[in-house]
Amino acid sequence: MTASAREEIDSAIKSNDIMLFMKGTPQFPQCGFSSAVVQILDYLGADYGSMNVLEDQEIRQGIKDYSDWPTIPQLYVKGEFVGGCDIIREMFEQGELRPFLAEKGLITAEA
Ligand SMILES: N[C@@H](CCC(=O)N[C@@H](CS)C(=O)NCC(=O)O)C(=O)O
Repeated sequence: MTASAREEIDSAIKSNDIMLFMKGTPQFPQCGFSSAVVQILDYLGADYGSMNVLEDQEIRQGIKDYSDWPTIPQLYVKGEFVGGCDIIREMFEQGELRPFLAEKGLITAEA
């Protein structure tokens, strides 16, 4: 990973309590997996930062190296890698995602 990619990723993760590395933007996701995570975060009323990895191949590869995770999307919460689409969807469906984010003061505990 290039030093500039690492710096950009570090900075995005540090400055956003919830940070989503995705394909496309929340308004215009360009992959169904990214879209699914956006829909879940929006449903929960989460405030999150996002980065479109399709705009920068160094970030697209860099985030995989950074997290040691082979795919996009990738969700970070308070500096910790939480997972990709399958993990986020599973946490949501099991009713675990709202309390996970609420305990960190990032969303309300109730809808
Ligand atoms: N099972 C994955 C699905 C995501 C996925 O397979 N992403 C692929 C296709 S969008 C990917 O990022 N491939 C590498 C790449 O496009 O750089 C998850 O839980 O997030």
